[in-house]
Amino acid sequence: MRATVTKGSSGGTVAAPPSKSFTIRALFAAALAEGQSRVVNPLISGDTEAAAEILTQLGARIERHSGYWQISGGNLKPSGEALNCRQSAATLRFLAPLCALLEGTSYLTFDPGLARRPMTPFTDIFRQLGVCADLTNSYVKIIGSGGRFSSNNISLPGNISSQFVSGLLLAAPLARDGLVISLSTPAESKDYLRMTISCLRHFSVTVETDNELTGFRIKSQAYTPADYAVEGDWSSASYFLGLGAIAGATTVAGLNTGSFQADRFMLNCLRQMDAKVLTEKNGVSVFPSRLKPIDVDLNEAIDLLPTVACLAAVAGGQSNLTGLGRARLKESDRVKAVADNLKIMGIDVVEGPGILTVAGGSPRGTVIDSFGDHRIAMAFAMLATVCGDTVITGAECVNKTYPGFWEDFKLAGGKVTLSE
Ligand SMILES: O=C(O)C1=C[C@@H](OP(=O)(O)O)[C@@H](O)[C@H](O)C1
Ligand SMILES: C=C(OP(=O)(O)O)C(=O)O
Repeated sequence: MRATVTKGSSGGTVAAPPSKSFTIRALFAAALAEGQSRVVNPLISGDTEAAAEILTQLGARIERHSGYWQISGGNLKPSGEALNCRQSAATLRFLAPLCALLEGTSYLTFDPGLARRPMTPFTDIFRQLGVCADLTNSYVKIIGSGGRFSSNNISLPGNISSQFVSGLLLAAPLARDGLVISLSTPAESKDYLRMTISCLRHFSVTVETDNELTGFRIKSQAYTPADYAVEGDWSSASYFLGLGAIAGATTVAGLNTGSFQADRFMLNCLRQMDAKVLTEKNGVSVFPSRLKPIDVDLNEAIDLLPTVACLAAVAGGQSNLTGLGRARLKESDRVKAVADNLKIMGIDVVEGPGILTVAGGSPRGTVIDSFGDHRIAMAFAMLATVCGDTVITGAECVNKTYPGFWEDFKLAGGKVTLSE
């Protein structure tokens, strides 16, 4: 599908979609809690549908009601069917340690795009746990031990993806002797780990750690059923907050400004770029502003790279974005995808292993390759409201986390035509 965006946006109000990351965490926790839980305001997208389908295959019962999903959890068992994670790395990385705990064999499958993303930590994780596993580029076969690990001490790197750590935190309560997790390199994406810990706490699971998240101790314990209300997604909101700064005044409703979500950092970036931002009880409003360039380390809010880089393309000077190493390990190499597309728009960009410098200017409309990455498509749709006449290829990729994006783009005053 192609999205053709023309210049201008009158602005408007959109409701932030529910958080993808919190929805997936809540689904796993509810499925692991024996009894009845509800996930209120769940995100319905490719990633969360993958998680829901897999948890159902493992024995959770998910009844979909208006505004919430009723989940009957507990007593999960391996499924003889392939557990398809589709494109969701969070689902894969949360599921693998869980399957290592179930008694029996599980087959985890995934789309080719996910196969290209880091899998190596699994090999070492399973070796340390004494779990037999077979990793290939099309499936992961895990022979689960029923909660009996040969060791309950495990060490893993914190700088490949926090999702590997989050997956172990979610599974640890089911381990017969719990788990002690240490990190061979410091944790990155700490807010995502805080999201995991806060979700576990909501389901009565206690994680012992320190302020710097240098290590974790989780005793064997039971999840208890709970009702979990999913808050608005700051990553998805970032495109409309940015739209407000460069096109037309835009309000995003349903955001928790005290959220654990890493990408609430978008407020810091907007303020550093001198955007006019108003935070109110019912949402955040951003108004057209003359943006200043930004020097910012995005290591702890890695999904904001496309949004911030596109804003930097229209700022009055050179911006320096650092801490980008893990951005190369997402649905696309986002550093390269952003750099290639901005260059085609006539913006001077220099990319390094973990950095991107962007010389603000007057980007021109062109054909943008989304590289099948939802965040590339959404960020360049935002930018296209300034340069106009821009075609974004593979525009359906937004369905991974934000199926309603193009409708909300119109609600926010954007002008877009979708075509095959
Ligand atoms: O735990 C999660 O839900 C996520 C963690 C992040 O990955 P990193 O571990 O690379 O920060 C982020 O990119 C991803 O969209 C969601
Ligand atoms: C990288 C992302 O998600 P995941 O890692 O769960 O595939 C994302 O949402 O940008």
